[in-house]
Amino acid sequence: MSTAIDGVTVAEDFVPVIDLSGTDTPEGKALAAKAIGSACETSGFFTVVGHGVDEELVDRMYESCRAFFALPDERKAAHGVGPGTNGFYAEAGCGSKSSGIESLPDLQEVFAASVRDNSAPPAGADALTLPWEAVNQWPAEPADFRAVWLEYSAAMERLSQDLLHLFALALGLDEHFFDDKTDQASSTISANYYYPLTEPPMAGQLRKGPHADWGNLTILHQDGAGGLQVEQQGHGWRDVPYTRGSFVINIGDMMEFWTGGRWVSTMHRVRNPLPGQEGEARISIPYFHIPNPDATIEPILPFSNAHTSQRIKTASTPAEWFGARLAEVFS
Ligand SMILES: O=C(O)CCC(=O)C(=O)O
Ligand SMILES: [Fe+2]
Repeated sequence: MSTAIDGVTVAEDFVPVIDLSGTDTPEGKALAAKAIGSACETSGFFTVVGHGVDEELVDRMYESCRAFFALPDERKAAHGVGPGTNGFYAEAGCGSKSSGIESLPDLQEVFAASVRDNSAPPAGADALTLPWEAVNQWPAEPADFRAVWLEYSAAMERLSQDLLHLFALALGLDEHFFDDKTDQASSTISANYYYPLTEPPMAGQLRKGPHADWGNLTILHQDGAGGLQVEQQGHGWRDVPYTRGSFVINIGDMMEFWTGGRWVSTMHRVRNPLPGQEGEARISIPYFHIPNPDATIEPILPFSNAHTSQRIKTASTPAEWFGARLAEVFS
């Protein structure tokens, strides 16, 4: 089934809602794993409810992001990304570039941090410094920003482990297959701020250009404004439905490769607001799960021809993988 809103179709059938609340029993786990496996083979996207993440924590995370993005530009820029740092940036366009697509700058601002929260950058840090080795440029205001981000990051680490247990079951592996490959937190969290549009965008310019995520899996919280779209063969771009209190999960390029191409890392983007809604801002908060930097990532399943991706070039470790992607983006 799909519904249309002003020419935009919503992909209810392509992005299923999966309830994790019954996964404390082996039967419940098996059911959820089956649903996850089937979604990952077709769309690479699904929505989870019953995930156990405290809604009040999500609300505080949004409040801290809203307060930061409301600061004057120069105060935000003071926490800008630089050599060896994670922090604020505006109008990146990097997502598309990493997928080999040249595009106009995204209509957004971003604050990104590594869950490792290193106290200093490595010696010789530059633009190619890996995100988990970089130091976070925490803003001084709002005062609880760093504390809330770290609390949220712990909740995402826990949920990612629950999901990886279900992923392993869905792939017919031991439930703990991913544990020793993902026990050194290396993930990143971003807040995407899509500001109100005060003038019409340039032709082809989007809130976020088409791209696939680089890492293992992404756990995204979106607010009710909507606009996240997935590309579905034969259907074009379709809106990911918004379900209150849910997270949208998608597979990144690394997991596509890890599963021998059986699971798909799907192109997605954020469309511009519909007519009459240009004044509405939107915030989304993706957590990009990255395995241990030195974990060997090689296809668990025989490589399937069905989804052989141009984006996936070679087996490697996350450190090599991200190094190569950063080099492409900054070339
Ligand atoms: O804002 C969204 O809904 C999607 C964001 C996204 O795809 C990303 O940050 O990689
Ligand atoms: Fe993305």
